[in-house]
Amino acid sequence: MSAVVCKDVTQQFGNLTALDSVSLEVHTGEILGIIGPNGAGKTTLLNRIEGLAKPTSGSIEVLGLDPIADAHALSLRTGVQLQQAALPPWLKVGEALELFSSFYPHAQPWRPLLERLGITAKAGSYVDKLSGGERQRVFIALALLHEPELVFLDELTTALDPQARLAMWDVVRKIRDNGTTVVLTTHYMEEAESLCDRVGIIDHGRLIAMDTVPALIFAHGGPTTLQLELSQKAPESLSGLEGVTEVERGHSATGAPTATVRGTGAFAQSALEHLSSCGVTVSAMSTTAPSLEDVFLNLTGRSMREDH
Ligand SMILES: Nc1ncnc2c1ncn2[C@@H]1O[C@H](COP(=O)(O)OP(=O)(O)OP(=O)(O)O)[C@@H](O)[C@H]1O
Repeated sequence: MSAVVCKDVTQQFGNLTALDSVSLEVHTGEILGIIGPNGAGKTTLLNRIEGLAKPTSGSIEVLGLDPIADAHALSLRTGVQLQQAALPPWLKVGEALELFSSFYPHAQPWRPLLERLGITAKAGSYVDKLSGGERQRVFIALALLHEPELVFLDELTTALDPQARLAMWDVVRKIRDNGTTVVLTTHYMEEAESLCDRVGIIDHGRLIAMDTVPALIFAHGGPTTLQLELSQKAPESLSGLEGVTEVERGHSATGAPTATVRGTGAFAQSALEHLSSCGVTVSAMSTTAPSLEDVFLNLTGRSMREDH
């Protein structure tokens, strides 16, 4: 059974279509990332799945239940990351966990949970005295207290420095490895690439692609670029090789002949073998593979980063 099924979910805010007929399934046990630029509709979609409000049209099932009609049953089986302002500043971490544990009939002991999240030493600290990364871990601990089957994380790493972000990715992987399905939103492409089992790309409220990162890159990423420094000018025949889409010839700063070869599939190996068979020696080589950023660019004609 899928953890979440959305069918034709549309959300209008007056004239604005924040979600435009979004259909998707979240597989049990995966980390699904919903990515897209600011204002694309990620939070709106997540909030509708969490049952915070009913979409204008379309249907949503979470763990086979209705997010609004079955809100209570789902609150015991799903975890939602709190927003920053949701905890009073006079509460200590341990007190917050104690308080939230009392809301659930079966909460797991919170001390081992803090240990798993690497913040045991912070149990006696006030929440507002924590670093951004520590506070996020507290919010995750609160969302995991009742051992939910499914957890929602909205822009989890936005306020974090790069090191804290990497550490948070490990935390999220561990949540998945413990058997919890994770749905997260992010506008960091590298976060989606390295963390998510599958990624759904939202742009202007529409889900424009959804798959594993390698599959998205294979289908929409465009060519890989191979930069070569050569012992002599690249032969014309290089352009005719299978998979090669473009060859640019030039010179390096030291005057050596160079070739920039673009292509798809196994073109790089064919190109190197061909050069060798022509007696051309490669003295330096680098490749640039397409990324999720290229997928977005190719699908929308815009860079994700332009929207920031
Ligand atoms: N309650 C609301 N009333 C009116 N417009 C809204 C409401 N909530 C969101 N919007 C609008 O809907 C669009 C999608 O917003 P949403 O917050 O879902 O985007 P997002 O992809 O999460 O963006 P970000 O990455 O900036 O958080 C935006 O244009 C936003 O201004």
